[in-house]
Amino acid sequence: METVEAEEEYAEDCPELVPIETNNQEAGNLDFIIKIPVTIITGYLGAGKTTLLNYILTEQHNRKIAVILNEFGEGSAVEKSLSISQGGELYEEWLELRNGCLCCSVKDNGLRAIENLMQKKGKFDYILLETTGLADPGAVASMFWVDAELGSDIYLDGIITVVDSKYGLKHLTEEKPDGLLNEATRQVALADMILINKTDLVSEEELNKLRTTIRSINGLGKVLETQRSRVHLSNILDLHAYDSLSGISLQKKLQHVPTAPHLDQSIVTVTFEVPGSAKEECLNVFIQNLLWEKNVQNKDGHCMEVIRLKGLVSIKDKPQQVIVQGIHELYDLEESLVCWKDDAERRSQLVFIGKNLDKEVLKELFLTAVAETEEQRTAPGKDQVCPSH
Ligand SMILES: Nc1nc2c(ncn2[C@@H]2O[C@H](COP(=O)(O)OP(=O)(O)OP(=O)(O)O)[C@@H](O)[C@H]2O)c(=O)[nH]1
Ligand SMILES: [Zn+2]
Repeated sequence: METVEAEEEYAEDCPELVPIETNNQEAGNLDFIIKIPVTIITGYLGAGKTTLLNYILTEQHNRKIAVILNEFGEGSAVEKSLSISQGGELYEEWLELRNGCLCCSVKDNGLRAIENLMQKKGKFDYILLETTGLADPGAVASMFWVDAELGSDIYLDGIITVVDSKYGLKHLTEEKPDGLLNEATRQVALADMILINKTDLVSEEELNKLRTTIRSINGLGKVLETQRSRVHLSNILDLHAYDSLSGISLQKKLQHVPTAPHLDQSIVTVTFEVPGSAKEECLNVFIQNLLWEKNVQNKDGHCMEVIRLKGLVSIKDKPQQVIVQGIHELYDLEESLVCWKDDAERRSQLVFIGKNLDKEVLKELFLTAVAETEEQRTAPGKDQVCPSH
């Protein structure tokens, strides 16, 4: 009952993601956090997802974590819940672990189930969702993201992708018929954190190859190497990969997006930075053409397919830096807490992860269609700093 009332209240007060004015370290201790983070754990079959969950559930973390196994019709529910509960009894709906964690299996609509659960079980502080090895994490992520916009009590914190050192490269380079993206690549492309697991099984040389391939697919996410999925929890929880709290860290991150060597990879990361401000309507059209219309072509005449988009942009007449987030067909422009210091310094940087992407084409399109300088300048030049007016 309490939860229901709270939910209604919040729905009224703050229908959007709530910017939390603190840094990551502090975030866990303060009780003004009204929304519960959801971290999606994905990765190809056998990569080490369940091992990671087991590890998290048995670590001392002083949090009440709910683990949700997103089975979507796979037959291994019992097996999984058993491994999660450390050989405990057969679960009915929920397992409560000794350290206060919860574990359940969601078969149908994950989101409604979680909300029901919160009503029944009261508060917990964190939700981990393991998808099946073949799931498209983008679809799951979109679901949470949309719901957060609608005033839900939960928000998407980030996507963790576990990669098997031994078979990862094989999975990532596997060709699918009809030009479809293979699942393993999609999972890596969408990750905010990539764990290269089972490093004990490969040589340094094999590991290097895998690392390079992963980097060329996703230049934005962090990469860590693990054995038995052991990783400090601060690396995977509270990433705030989808909200405005990530404003400052995003700026740093964007500066370090590597220009990956061009491998013959179906999915790549491209990034560009341009000075000046964007016109908001034009920026919307630019993004919608990419994500919705999918009518932007590369030099070979192939349509670009963006599956993840992130950026820090300057929008005309807005004092704050604006964060652009996109996943599949959803995107969002959100003002960060950071203001532009000086109009002369205004610039926009965008990162795209997807297929058939061409940096030069994207940049050119952005400059001609979105940058505010377009109308006032006769010739586009290097000094495209917009005088504010
Ligand atoms: N050698 C080695 N084995 C590992 C490591 N991490 C996990 N494993 C083993 O790999 C197997 C698969 O691990 P899981 O955690 O079940 O993988 P998963 O991604 O949850 O698998 P599915 O749910 O079937 O997709 C298990 O037998 C683990 O014990 C590691 O770092 N090194
Ligand atoms: Zn598993």
